[in-house]
Amino acid sequence: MAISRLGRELLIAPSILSADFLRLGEQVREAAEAGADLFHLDMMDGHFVPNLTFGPPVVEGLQKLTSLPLEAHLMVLRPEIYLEDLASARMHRVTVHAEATTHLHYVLGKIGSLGMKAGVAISPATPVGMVEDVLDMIDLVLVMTVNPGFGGQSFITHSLKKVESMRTLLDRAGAAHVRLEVDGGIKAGNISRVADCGADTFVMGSAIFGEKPCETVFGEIRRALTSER
Ligand SMILES: O=C(CO)[C@@H](O)[C@H](O)COP(=O)(O)O
Repeated sequence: MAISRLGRELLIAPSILSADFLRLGEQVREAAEAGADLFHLDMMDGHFVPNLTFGPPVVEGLQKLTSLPLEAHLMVLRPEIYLEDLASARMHRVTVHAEATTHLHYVLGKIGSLGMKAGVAISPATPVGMVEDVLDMIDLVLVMTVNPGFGGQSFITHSLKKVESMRTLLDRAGAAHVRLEVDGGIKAGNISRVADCGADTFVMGSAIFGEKPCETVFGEIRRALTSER
């Protein structure tokens, strides 16, 4: 998208969870041409969240469709068991939920040792401080703005305060290398408010792969983020 605001480069990460899987190749190409910066892959195991999606073989297929970076958002218990396969599938970044492992430091170390970037996600009821002691091991924190598990949910309004608190935590820690990503219920109509709270990376599923053509949605996002406030 190449948009910067408040001195931050803003990135849009379409979540393929909301894509039509029968037209996945076409939809990924459309989103890339419209201005996607990376693709967000929601992997769910039916245990950490009550939904099942896909695993590393789908990533291998996606690598043939786009040269944009792919990030995995693991909504799974025991994330460590999938890491070798994700590294073989050339995943750029793997984000694990702080709530899904009892040994976050170990899992992040393993992601790094396999040559991938690491991120930490926190669900709506998890405090921002969960990431404080691992900032030097990660390049992204993901503040969930819905409860994880499904696309198409409504943005939890309290998340605005939480994004602000996470921005404050990152700035105080001098963690300029860590992106602040938000995920869940992000639309052209609220993206500007969330950006003002300090988010710089926006996962969008149903908004991008909904009824409107991708190009139209990206135009709306661009206008929302560049309009005078
Ligand atoms: O991680 C998730 C859901 O658990 C998200 O990535 C959703 O897929 C976002 O979808 P929308 O809320 O944008 O429709």
